[in-house]
Amino acid sequence: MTKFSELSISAPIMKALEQMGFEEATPIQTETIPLAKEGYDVIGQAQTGTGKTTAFGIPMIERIDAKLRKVQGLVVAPTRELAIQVAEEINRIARFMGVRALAVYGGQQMDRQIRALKDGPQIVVATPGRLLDHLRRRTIRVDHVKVAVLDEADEMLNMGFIDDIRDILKAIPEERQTLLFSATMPKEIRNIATTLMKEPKEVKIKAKEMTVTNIEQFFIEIPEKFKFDTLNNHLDIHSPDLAIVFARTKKRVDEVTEGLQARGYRSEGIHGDLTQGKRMSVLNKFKQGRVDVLVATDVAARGLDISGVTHVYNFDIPQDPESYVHRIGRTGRAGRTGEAISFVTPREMAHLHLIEKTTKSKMKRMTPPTNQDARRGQQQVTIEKLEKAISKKDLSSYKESAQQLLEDHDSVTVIAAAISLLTKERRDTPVRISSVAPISVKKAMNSKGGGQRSKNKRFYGGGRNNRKGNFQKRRKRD
Ligand SMILES: Nc1ncnc2c1ncn2[C@@H]1O[C@H](COP(=O)(O)OP(=O)(O)OP(=O)(O)O)[C@@H](O)[C@H]1O
Ligand SMILES: [Mg+2]
Repeated sequence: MTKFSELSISAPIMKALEQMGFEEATPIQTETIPLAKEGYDVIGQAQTGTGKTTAFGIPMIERIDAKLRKVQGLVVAPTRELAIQVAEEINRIARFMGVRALAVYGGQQMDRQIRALKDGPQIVVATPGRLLDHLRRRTIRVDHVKVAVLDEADEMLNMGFIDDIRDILKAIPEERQTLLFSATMPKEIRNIATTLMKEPKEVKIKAKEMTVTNIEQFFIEIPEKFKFDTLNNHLDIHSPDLAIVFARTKKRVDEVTEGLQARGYRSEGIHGDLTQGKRMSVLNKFKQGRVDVLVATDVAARGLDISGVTHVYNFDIPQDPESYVHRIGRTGRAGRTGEAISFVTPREMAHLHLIEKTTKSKMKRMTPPTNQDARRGQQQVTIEKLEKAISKKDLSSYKESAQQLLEDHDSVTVIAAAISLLTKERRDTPVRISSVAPISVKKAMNSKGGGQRSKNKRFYGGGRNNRKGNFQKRRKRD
């Protein structure tokens, strides 16, 4: 492990890192910071949750002239929530430098954004569609930009965004430094990337698997119609602190959310059809722990860093292996542990194996928990609560009442009553989730063999399984 102090980072940034509690640099930071500081273009690939934001944030901030109130650093990210998060992280690192980052994204009032831009932030973190709007209106000038970053670079260079990215990069002076980061970088996308860069240095943090080893991966083979009750049972047994459930379509996100609410969970959904205000409030409630189960489309799959997510469920398995890597990477971040559970219909088993092969990781088979397992699991949660109270709490003021109860009833009955009162009541409100066609491996493999265009069609093309439909629409509005 390398200390940040060995990477010749300037004093104000060191002070900020100290305040953030960062002592040692992660491998991607150790390898990319010196290269980027020397001015090289860099393609950085490292697993989810390993600090890529700081890896590009530090060298970018180092190159900014704080006295010049013009945009000198530009980060482009695929979703609004990620743009906000990256701007926040950069602002934390830059707080003693007199350098400010502003997030600019769709769904926010244009005049408010223009006013904020007039304030002279030196770094802009933007979603592509809205950034292009500003470039066309000349409300963002990029002629002083020295460093451009594509976060989630493989996503940004995919068909849904590539034209916008080309237009954005064309507007920036050619002497710029270009930095690309992602946890995944399919070969054909990397080839496109190099055409936009100047002799880039590639840094790939070697790992046997594409996924982080501290995420335990499971799959449950389950017919479509049993998925919801299985999810319900699993949540009851494991009572995750925070869980994210990924579903394939916006409609399914709404249905699963409503179903969970009907069964008594604090659950909310997030997808591209919601207003920006709603998206923000849902995410904030989840971060604050006022919502326990976030149900999402792939809009929440990439980059989001929410501490305390212990479980990721793939209610529907994703179409492409990269998406799997990013989705499960919402847990097990910064060295923490997490669990990922994927629901797979029998006809999708071949697709599951394809994901395993591409990500070089193995998922353990898990038998679907029964209602009885769930009931037992819930009681176990209560027992753990009781045991904690026994060991940690001062119970002396309750003992007299306990004695009295035991004079009238036997101890087992008294404890059973206490457990029943403390255990979350299971509701069996009927829930119906409309079905979707299974993902077929044949379709995925066919398109894989068909070169870039058809591969992109797999990611973005129409059809029932178009998981990126919301991305494309959102891009137009951003
Ligand atoms: N050197 C460090 N020491 C301790 N924590 C760190 C360090 N660098 C980053 N972190 C923290 O680790 C978490 C994950 O970082 P980050 O979001 O940058 O990961 P990432 O590699 O971009 O992941 P993803 O591929 O999902 O986007 C964040 O909470 C961040 O603040
Ligand atoms: Mg990231």
